[in-house]
Amino acid sequence: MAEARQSETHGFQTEVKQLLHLMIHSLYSNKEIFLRELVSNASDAADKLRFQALSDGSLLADDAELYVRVSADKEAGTITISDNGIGMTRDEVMSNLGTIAKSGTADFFSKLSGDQARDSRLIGQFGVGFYSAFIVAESVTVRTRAAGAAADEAIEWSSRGEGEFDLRQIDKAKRGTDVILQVRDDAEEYLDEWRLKSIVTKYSDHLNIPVQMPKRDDDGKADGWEAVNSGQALWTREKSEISDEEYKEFYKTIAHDFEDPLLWSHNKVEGTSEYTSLLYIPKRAPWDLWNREQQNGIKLYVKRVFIMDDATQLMPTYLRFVRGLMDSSDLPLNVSREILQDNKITRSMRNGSTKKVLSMLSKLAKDEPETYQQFWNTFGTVLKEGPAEDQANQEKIASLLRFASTHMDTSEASTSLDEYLERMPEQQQSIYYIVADSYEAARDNPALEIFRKKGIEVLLLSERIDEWLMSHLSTYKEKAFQSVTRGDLDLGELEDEDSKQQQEAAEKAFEDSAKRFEKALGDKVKSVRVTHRLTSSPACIVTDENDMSTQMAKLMEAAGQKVPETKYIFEVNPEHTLVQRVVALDDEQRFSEWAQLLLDQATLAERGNLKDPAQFVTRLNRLMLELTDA
Ligand SMILES: Nc1ncnc2c1ncn2[C@@H]1O[C@H](COP(=O)(O)OP(=O)(O)OP(=O)(O)O)[C@@H](O)[C@H]1O
Repeated sequence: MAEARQSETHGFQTEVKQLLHLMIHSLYSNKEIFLRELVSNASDAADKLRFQALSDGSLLADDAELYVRVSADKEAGTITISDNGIGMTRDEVMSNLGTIAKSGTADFFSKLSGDQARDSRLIGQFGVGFYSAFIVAESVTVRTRAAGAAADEAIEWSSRGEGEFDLRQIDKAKRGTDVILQVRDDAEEYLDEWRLKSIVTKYSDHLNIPVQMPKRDDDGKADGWEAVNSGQALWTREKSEISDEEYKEFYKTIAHDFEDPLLWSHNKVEGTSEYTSLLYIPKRAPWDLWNREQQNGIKLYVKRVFIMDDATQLMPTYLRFVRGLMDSSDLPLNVSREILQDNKITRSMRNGSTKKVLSMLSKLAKDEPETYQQFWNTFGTVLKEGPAEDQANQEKIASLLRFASTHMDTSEASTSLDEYLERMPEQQQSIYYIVADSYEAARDNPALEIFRKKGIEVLLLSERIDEWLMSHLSTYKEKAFQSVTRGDLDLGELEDEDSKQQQEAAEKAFEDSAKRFEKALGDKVKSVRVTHRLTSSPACIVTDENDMSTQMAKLMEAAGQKVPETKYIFEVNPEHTLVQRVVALDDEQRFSEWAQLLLDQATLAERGNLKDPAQFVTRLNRLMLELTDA
């Protein structure tokens, strides 16, 4: 036994070292959050124990009143945060307090720049948790005994936060965890109990557990413990009795965010299923928003007992930025993830919360368009996953989408579909859009020429997800979506009879030339035809209605999938002088060179790249030489 009690030294995972270093240097102006983080960990530990005790009552043993205790010893220079919650085994200590078990952590650290202001914002998004103890402590000792473990199986972890930690087995009389901070000189103010108390009441008043501090008699002597928070779970109180400040502080505690939320909604739902939800939309994106697997938004409670974090079944993936909790009165306390998966009650909670979030956002868009724009700029790309994932709410989600548009001269996506519909002429049947690699590429695509000439608005899409989005949106308020670079362009009633006849005549007159182009270009194109899209460019390429669009093909290629080569339809503008001169060439060889060049140009404008760019350059040089020679 004596041997086992010797302390062993372990190194922190590299990311922990980086996090510790950064935290101490970036969060010095926000020191007090250490207490919020440690008290919230202690409260989580109590929640976990309560939950496990549902199936094994013996875990609570004779210590069933769960609490968190905070005290300071001025002389020793220490602050202690204790709980009688679930505790940790040796293995749990090793992994919880020695590594960061979040996927994508290394990626996160690669984003840090060394600029303190910026990094501290990022660290805030990352969630500092236990390690925030080192903002105020020069060394930290954790003494912990897991529920169900014997008194001599407890573990002591200690570290100066400099790269390593020590571990040894100890005796601990009671279940739970003590976190003891040896406070740094520049953080002595936190040794003051009043100061600690004010922080506890600020952040932890509404936690579902009493947070106790020493009860002082008139001479200042400690005489037992007294709760310093209300201990009533915030969401169980009446809405009218909760101040905005309380909602905001509660958000910061459960979401580990430094900033206030953008908005929230607190609801008691009664009817087929009975539950309370408290849902928040954050101001900023969390660091791992793009990771679709990473969901830690919604906590599930059953009758005020915490059941689990990231209850993915309660919120669709495209709303994974929502934070908060749902407390069900109907689910059984022994509910498991498997039960949640396919359960009428869960489904109804999920439908209800989805509707709630969407209507919160609609209301924000209507009442405070500027704040909504801020939301859209932060989370819009995630919301764009919605129409594919949630067809039942497609129209509602579509109304929340924002796009760049030819109507505005900016890359900011601020046009809603309703605004588009309001502006469009009565005869217009479709909502026109283009998807390209960048805003500029969309804006300058030659296929927009006829739309600009006729003053028809086109939505300009350029995010990676946009092609995926548009492939799932077929109509909005009964108007079909139509890509301006796909299929045969039919402007329907926007075209008058005269110009339709002119087009037919032009097609007829160009028939032979089209065949000549087809012969020259061979299987590089699907077909050649007269364009109705271009006014100032000589040619463009478009995909057939049923073929895969350029952006979709690129998306699939980027995802490593084999994509059949798309053959484009080559559209030529017979009105264009260059085309007229090329058509006038008698020499088939020269005609063919020019035809190739026109096709390559059009391909560049649409795809942004060529299969054989070197050949294009050689050809271009050859033709330029000829021209300068003349
Ligand atoms: N007082 C405690 N009692 C029992 N386990 C604890 C305690 N404090 C921390 N832990 C364990 O250590 C883990 C790591 O804690 P940490 O605060 O770093 O991260 P987290 O709480 O999981 O995440 P975050 O705080 O970023 O949301 C916790 O998930 C928990 O399992």
